[in-house]
Amino acid sequence: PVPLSSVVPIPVSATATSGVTHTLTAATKIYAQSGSTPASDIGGYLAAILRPSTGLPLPVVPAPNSAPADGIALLLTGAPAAVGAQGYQLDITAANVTLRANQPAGLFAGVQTLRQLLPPAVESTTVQPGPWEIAGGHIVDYPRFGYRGAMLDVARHFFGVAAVRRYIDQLALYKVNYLHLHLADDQGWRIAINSWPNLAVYGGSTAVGGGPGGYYTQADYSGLVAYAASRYITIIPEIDMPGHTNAALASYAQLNCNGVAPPLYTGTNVGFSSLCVPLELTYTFIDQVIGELAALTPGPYLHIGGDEASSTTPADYTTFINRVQQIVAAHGKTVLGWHDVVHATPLPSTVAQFWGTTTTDSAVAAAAAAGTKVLMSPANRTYLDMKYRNNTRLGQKWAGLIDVNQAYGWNPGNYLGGVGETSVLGVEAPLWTETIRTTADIDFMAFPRLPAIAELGWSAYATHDLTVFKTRLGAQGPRWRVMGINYYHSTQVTWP
Ligand SMILES: CC1=[NH+][C@H]2[C@@H](O1)O[C@H](CO)[C@@H](O)[C@@H]2O
Repeated sequence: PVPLSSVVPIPVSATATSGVTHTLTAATKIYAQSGSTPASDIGGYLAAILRPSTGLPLPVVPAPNSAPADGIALLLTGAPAAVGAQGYQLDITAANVTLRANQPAGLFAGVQTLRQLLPPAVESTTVQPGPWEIAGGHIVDYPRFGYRGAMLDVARHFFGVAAVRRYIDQLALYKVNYLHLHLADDQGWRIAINSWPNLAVYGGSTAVGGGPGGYYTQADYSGLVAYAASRYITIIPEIDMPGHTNAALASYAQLNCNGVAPPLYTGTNVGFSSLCVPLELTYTFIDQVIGELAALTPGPYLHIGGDEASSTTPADYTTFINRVQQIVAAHGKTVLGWHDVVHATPLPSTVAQFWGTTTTDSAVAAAAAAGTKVLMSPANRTYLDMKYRNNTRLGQKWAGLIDVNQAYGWNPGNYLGGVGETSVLGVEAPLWTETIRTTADIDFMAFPRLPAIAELGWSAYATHDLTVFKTRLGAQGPRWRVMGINYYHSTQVTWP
């Protein structure tokens, strides 16, 4: 069986019981906390993974009041308070597998660990020979940071619902719990807004390189929100502004200070566009866009971008960001922005997403000292669009080359001067898509680096060990092959 120590992210504590193995059989039942629809749904999710590969019936049934003596139990009772809302306790004996959590999200996280303790063949969609053995042991696990995210830029190149669902399923395996969708930029507007229909229809009609573009209907977007939620992932929509707005400005001439709509843009330059700050219509536009988006987004965050506003004067930038934060708050959402927003006046609840390549930033440090939370996305550590090596076909290298050592070899809790553990909300790995066009491209750039960022977000820093991590990461390779994930065989990792 797969050793307890192989899991990514590595659990806070895992003690193997030598000589003990639990084997799934035709008699195995999945017991879900009685009376809990989420627990039952998670049981169904687990069964949907295990049934095709094991060929076992694995019925999902309500758990009896006392812990079941056999099978796999998913319980919302008896978990230690220390595991919090996202953690779990997993006990594996010869007789049964008992997963306990305080909240359904914890059960879902524990199911990912359980999944990884089964042979990689368990990920197959066709029946594989067993035996289906799980190493005996005791795991108590919970995340270091509450926010462990990934960002997908669907503006430079558009990715349809199927591609995003696929990425969501991959993120779930590594306990990522936020997916930030970069929905609008110079090259494309990707979400239908009923009060401004041209944004998607015209502003979403192309992409980098002049391709056909595309956009999500509001039903598509709501479907993604629901699918992500079923994997305990919260969607965060981003409308980047005031810069990165050519698609919107091209869609409505009246949004432009000069009343003239620029042409659609299919290149990859940045910093040339700006919403018209002095124009009152701009804020009507933003209020209506944010209003529709907020109504479709159950999650707490709405990302307003704020990066690279080179065509907006500093004074206008401050005026704009300060006003837009109020609009977002009026719609009941908490503002997330690229860390440039600290040059305006961040609301106390506004989160600054650090994307710099330095380990010092005095403005961000000052904001943190004043209480601003920071989401760590240093571009030279977490940007999945960076090339692995100079000869990597895909990606860019403005922030430097990032292979596994670089992606894993840092501590989010003390990376940025003046931004200590209590100021760090968590980590996020952005994948910008100027050069990324297919799911195979997403796979190649996200794997194996995304699991490194996911581990930095979940695991205690006391467990941080590059050599041990790379052994565990390598052991994920056979699983990715079974899952059809087109991963980069980093030369820094030994791949079994
Ligand atoms: C926050 C941020 N703004 C820029 C920067 O990151 O680099 C990305 C490419 O790596 C680019 O796509 C993006 O528009």
